[in-house]
Amino acid sequence: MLIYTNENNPAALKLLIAANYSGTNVDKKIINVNDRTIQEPKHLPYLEVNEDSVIFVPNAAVWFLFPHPENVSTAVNEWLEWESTILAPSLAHVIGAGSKNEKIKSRLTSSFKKLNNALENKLYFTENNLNASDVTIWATLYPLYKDDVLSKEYLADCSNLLKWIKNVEQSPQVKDALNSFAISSATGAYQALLTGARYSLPTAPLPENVSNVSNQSPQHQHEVVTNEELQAAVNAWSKDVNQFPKLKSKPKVVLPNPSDRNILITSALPYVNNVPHLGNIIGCVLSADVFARFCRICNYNTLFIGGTDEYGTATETKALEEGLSCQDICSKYYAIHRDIYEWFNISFDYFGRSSAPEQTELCQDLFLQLNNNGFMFTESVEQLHCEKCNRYLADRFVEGGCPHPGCNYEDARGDQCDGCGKLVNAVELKNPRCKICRSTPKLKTSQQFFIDLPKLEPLLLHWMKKSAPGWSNNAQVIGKSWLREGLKPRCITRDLKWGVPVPLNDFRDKVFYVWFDAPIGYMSISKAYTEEWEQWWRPKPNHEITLYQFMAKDNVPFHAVMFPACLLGANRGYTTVSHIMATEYLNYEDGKFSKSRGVGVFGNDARDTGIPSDVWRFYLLYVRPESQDSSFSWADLATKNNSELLNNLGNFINRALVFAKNNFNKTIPEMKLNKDDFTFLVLCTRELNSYISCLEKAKLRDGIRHILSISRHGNQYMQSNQPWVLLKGSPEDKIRAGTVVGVCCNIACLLATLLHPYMPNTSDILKKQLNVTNTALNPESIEITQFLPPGHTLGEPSPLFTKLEPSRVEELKQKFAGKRGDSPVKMNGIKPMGINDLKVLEAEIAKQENKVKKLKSSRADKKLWQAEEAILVDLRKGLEHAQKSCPVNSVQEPAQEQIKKLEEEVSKQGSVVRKLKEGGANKADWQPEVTKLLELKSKLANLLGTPIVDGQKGKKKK
Ligand SMILES: Nc1ncnc2c1ncn2[C@@H]1O[C@H](COP(=O)(O)OP(=O)(O)OP(=O)(O)O)[C@@H](O)[C@H]1O
Ligand SMILES: N[C@@H](CCS)C(=O)O
Repeated sequence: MLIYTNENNPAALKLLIAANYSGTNVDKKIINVNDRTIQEPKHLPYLEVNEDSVIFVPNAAVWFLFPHPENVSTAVNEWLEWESTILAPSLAHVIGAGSKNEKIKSRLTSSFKKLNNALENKLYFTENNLNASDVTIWATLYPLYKDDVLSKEYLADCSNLLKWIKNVEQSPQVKDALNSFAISSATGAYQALLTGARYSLPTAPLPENVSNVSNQSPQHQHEVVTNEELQAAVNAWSKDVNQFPKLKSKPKVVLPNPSDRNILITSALPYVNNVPHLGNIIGCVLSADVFARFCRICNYNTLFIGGTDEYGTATETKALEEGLSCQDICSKYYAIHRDIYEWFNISFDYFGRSSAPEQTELCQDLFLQLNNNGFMFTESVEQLHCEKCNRYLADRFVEGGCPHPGCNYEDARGDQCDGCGKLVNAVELKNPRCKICRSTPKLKTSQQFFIDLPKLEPLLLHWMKKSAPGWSNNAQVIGKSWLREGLKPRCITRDLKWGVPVPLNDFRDKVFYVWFDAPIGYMSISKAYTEEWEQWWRPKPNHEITLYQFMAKDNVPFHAVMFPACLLGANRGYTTVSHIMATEYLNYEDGKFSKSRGVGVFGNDARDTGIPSDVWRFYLLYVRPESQDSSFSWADLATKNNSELLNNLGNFINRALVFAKNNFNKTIPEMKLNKDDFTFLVLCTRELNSYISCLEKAKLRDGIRHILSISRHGNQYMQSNQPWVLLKGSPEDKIRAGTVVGVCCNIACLLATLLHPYMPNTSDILKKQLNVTNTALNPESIEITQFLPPGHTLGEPSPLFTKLEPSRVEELKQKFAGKRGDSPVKMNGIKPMGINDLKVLEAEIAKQENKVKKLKSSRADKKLWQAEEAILVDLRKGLEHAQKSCPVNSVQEPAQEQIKKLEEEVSKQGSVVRKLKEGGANKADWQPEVTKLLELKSKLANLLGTPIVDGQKGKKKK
């Protein structure tokens, strides 16, 4: 028997496996799908049983080959039919053809669920033995399973299915089939399914003016492009590049324009309670930045606002831990945040602070307006009060047992339990304790303001119906679930000192709750940016503003419900959000990042690795937790850098530019394109189309994959045309070589533009190598023209990326294993300053001094350098303060000696404990020694200002 198939086709794999199970001897013949000399092409694959008999439906061939086909049960037949009519076509269309059809996509997702459920407590689909249904489904899923990215995307929640796939993979019949028939990539495999099915169809005639000469690569032979696509590529290529829109230059102050698409973008304002971690960065600032950069290269009129959230108990807790005033903490961390975002190249138009005077003004104003409109009321509230500290204990100042049934976590915070993840009402904590002095607080009552959300609900409901369709899926789900459950009044004031004061008599000693004031920060930061801020936030009737807000899922309720409710209740025509773009969580290896608990890689760590910020940006966006939580992994970072950036993207660009330099004197040669070249341009145009449609929807993770697909096509195009061989040939061959190189340089130029949102430094470097400056995108007309016409002189090429050596990555992994960042050392809940903190402050001061000096000497606007100078003054005050509170400075002995002595004591005590335990001593004997050891460690950590790791490197403590 003989199997006829095209390469890479998983349907052929199932025939081979089935043949192995039946012990039938089959040969295979690979058909070149471009070969039209075959008289009667049939769908591929098919099974030739003998000269007279051909089975041309693959599942029928499996059925035929499998032992005892006559005994096949109805259940097996049903699976065979379902696989051929639902599963395989969906995979071919979604992954092979890149279909965006939501119906087919959701059919695919539910197919995986169906398969997973069918395998609950079962080894195989229908019987106790592997049979035809297992083989057909397995072969079809195999390419998806083998692709790391797709497998994570589609099969992550299908544990039964994954187990089954691995199990079947082990069978000798399957292994043998895989050895004899290679499946190279998932996309290629599902494209091969499509091409195989279309093989018998007649081909489309060529556009008139295109030569039919073809050198198509095997990969491109699988691609089916239509005549219309080819014609469009021909037309686009011949357009005058000067007709293309140029990038508009940025005005000094960006204000809305009636004739423009006005895009206002905000990134959530991270608290200033630690250095931002990679989760914060991808969750808000980096995502917003990519979108802002994309909007700018499309010439949309874009304003991007960000800043730090400085009020609230997160700041107060940190101030207590570090022995600084809240103001000093804010200045210190504002500068740290700002520097990290600068390093990550976040292109804020303005990066402000929520403790600025504009915040007090706008926050009080909005509150008074809501109060006047009847949406506020007061009520007495029970709160925990610590007599020893003489303060009410808000949220994070109290800890205790989790009140939720079934959760016995003993260190739940006053706002949330990290044991079960549920929200907590501080007064319901079991055995509450003050985080500052550990004493037991008492319940006391005081009057507070509440926002009447039930009264605002109809307004909000009406608004949400219009606005929510533009939100990310998780934002819609969270927003709607809040409304479904019915809104309850929310207390918006607190008995604290650090915050915006309530502007009414009898309440002046209270401040607003941080989540009432935080989103107002977007407006107050805009106000700090320009006095004309209301043009963005209370637009004139002819100015349409579209507001995009970026954040992670935990921030959604406040942006989908609380903030819009306040803006609607104020009834002043404020801009409300049209697009809430919320991510899920990025986890660190296997746990959640946390600033306050210091789990994960932090912005400064990333900088210190020496890996360029663009590579960090690339990787974070590649694993952006768009539809489910995802993980940062060191090994994966290296793999993606080496495979996608270095071997794929960098390789394509560098090959093209070096070739142009060495053989065409850095000049774009004459280009005479044939069908093959236009087919390549069609494939790139498709990716460009998908890139733009992804970025318009802020689907940033998918967007980057389209860039990589372009360079992948580019590598295949280069490889199959082999210009290095052509150069040695006839004069026509040399022209052909020039054409291929010229087309590749043009695609490199397109890539320089598409890379800008994701990797701005790389994009700039590449533009320099291409000797181009002004590149814009035109979403209205998506096509590829000659950006670099013949005669254009290129710059000097050099490699864009370098390899990340596995040994270096392993080093980094070890270094950051179980890193707990600047998490507080818990000494009765308070962390005094250590010398490391002093060093951080000193470094920040030096940087800030430099900044102020530069600003002054550049004759920058007075307002600008004065603001920076104020930060410098705060930082210096903070240092003075800190030096007093640092234990190192309050002891006679020189710090280093004291540290050394303590280290020795820790080591000695460690061996006492070890010996006792190893010697089988009773717990009662070794426990006091362990306590002693912990005390010593805590003293040492205290002195160093670093966290205690409890000797459990690599483990995160929750
Ligand atoms: N792991 C994460 N992945 C993605 N986004 C995150 C992650 N953690 C926080 N964010 C987002 O970063 C922004 C700042 O969050 P925040 O300052 O509360 O950090 P945090 O680590 O959650 O702090 P904490 O642990 O102290 O509560 C918010 O938009 C939040 O939704
Ligand atoms: N400070 C908040 C966001 C306010 S917009 C947070 O970090 O979660």
